[in-house]
Amino acid sequence: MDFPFDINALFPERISVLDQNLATGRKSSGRPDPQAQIATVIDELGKASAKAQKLPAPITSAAKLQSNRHHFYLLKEGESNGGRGVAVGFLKVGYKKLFLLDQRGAHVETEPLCVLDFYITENLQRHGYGLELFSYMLQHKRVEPEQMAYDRPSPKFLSFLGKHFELKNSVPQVNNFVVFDGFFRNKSAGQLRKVPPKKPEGEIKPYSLSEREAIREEQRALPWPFVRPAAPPLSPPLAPSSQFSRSLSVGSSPSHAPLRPAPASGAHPGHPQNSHVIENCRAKRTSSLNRSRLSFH
Ligand SMILES: CC(=O)SCCNC(=O)CCNC(=O)[C@H](O)C(C)(C)COP(=O)(O)OP(=O)(O)OC[C@H]1O[C@@H](n2cnc3c(N)ncnc32)[C@H](O)[C@@H]1OP(=O)(O)O
Repeated sequence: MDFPFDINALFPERISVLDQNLATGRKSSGRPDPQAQIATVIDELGKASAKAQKLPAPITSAAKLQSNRHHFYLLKEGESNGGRGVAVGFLKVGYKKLFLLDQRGAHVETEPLCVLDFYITENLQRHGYGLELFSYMLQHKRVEPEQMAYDRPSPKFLSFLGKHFELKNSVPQVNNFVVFDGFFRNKSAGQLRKVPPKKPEGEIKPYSLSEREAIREEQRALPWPFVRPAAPPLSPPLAPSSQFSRSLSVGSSPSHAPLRPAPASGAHPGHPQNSHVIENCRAKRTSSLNRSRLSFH
């Protein structure tokens, strides 16, 4: 996706990590980040992601990023677009308090890092960019893929997780989040709190909505005459765990440190441990990057 401004000036690193302040962590030559242009990039990518997933509205925007403690990883290709660079895609993660069912069907309260939104521009999909971005995030957050929860993963994303990380067997849940075998392994009692037995009628409250469900709720809440025609039902992910539409997320945590401290956001942190994975992703790419591009003007 290209823009009528210089992506390389906005995002000096190949992968930038943005937080609530929409800051890339690096200020070029003492200037503040040109926030309006950064916001435009986030908004346009968010819209394209929603469109690709057939969501009724974007779940990622600059405004939403500013009001949540999420991390937004942006991948660019610096040489494209006459040297001004293009935005290739993004990955958004954040901690969520979730009530999940373990393998024995017991409710546990947990607060994992969740993948909330993930998008690579259409013409660049299946070239290894998604893996590059995801691998970077894993190193930045120092987390393994099976320790994470996935907010209503799309069929493409499920295929991605199966192919690259052998995440194939999910543990059935009664909400939109998908977790895989291994999620409940190696977790201390502090990380997984058993929820007391349920009293009759939905007592584990308050539940808030997942990002995706929240969008649907926002749309439903519009007063007449602003109510839009009913959106087509979201297609549930193919995982058996996601056949239920109601999320039991208790919302995004207002403030939460990662399980282990992560390096400062912004720059590519040195040479990552599994940099061979990232190198492989790059090697996989073809010249399609320059052939066709989504353009924002
Ligand atoms: C919680 C959430 O965020 S759910 C939303 C996930 N996002 C989307 O569905 C938006 C549209 N899809 C995309 O943006 C991308 O395809 C992503 C982000 C899922 C993956 O990024 P990519 O750069 O395409 O992935 P990468 O090239 O590293 O890996 C390729 C693998 O991903 C999966 N994949 C990617 N595109 C497709 C596709 N069109 N159909 C099926 N599987 C696909 C496959 O497993 C593929 O391997 P294969 O080509 O051997 O079949």
